[in-house]
Amino acid sequence: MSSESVILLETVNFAAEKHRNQRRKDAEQTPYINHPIGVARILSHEGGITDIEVLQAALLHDTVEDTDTSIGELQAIFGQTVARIVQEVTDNKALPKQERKRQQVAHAPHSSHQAKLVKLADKLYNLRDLNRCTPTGWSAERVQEYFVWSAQVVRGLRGTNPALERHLEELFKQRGVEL
Ligand SMILES: Nc1nc2c(ncn2[C@@H]2O[C@H](COP(=O)(O)OP(=O)(O)O)[C@@H](OP(=O)(O)OP(=O)(O)O)[C@H]2O)c(=O)[nH]1
Ligand SMILES: [Mn+2]
Repeated sequence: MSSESVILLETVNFAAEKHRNQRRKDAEQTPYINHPIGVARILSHEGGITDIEVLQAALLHDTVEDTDTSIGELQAIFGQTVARIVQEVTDNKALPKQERKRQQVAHAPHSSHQAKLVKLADKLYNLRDLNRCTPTGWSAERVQEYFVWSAQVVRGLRGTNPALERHLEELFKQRGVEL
């Protein structure tokens, strides 16, 4: 087996252990790990991305935000580049939600190419997931607001990956949201 396959298995196993007790917000309570795996898979399968550090960062992208994982832990195990990409896509949970959302829009254009790729795939996965089913307790208005806000973030990520941006543009168009 190639060394890159070994590295990816180590990474997905780490993410699975960290997200072990978490579920998505859908009625079926899908295991949370389906999301990071799906984000990495979008990058590889649809985005044509072969940069292993980007694929690792995709697998790990919600570990610091949503589990007890620290950036230092990621750096020690997976190296500086992977840790830096995850850091770039991690919201500051100490801030109120509205401010976090505002900062994602503001920071998107200034992030690295690698972080922009992960953010594009994260948004693409989540918007597809919203089309698949509505999270428990979400109104139609809240779903639409997520599309509108995501478009503001994606605007700052353009010029990064044509395939992913085409898919996102189509989803926004279906909702009548201007990109
Ligand atoms: N569409 C969808 N999203 C779900 C589901 N379960 C969990 N999520 C997560 O919820 C987040 C979006 O919900 P919000 O209410 O906007 O954010 P919050 O989790 O911070 O409260 C996303 O976090 P994120 O990946 O960190 O992205 P971001 O939106 O914070 O950038 C997404 O991954 C689900 O069943 N469907
Ligand atoms: Mn995510």
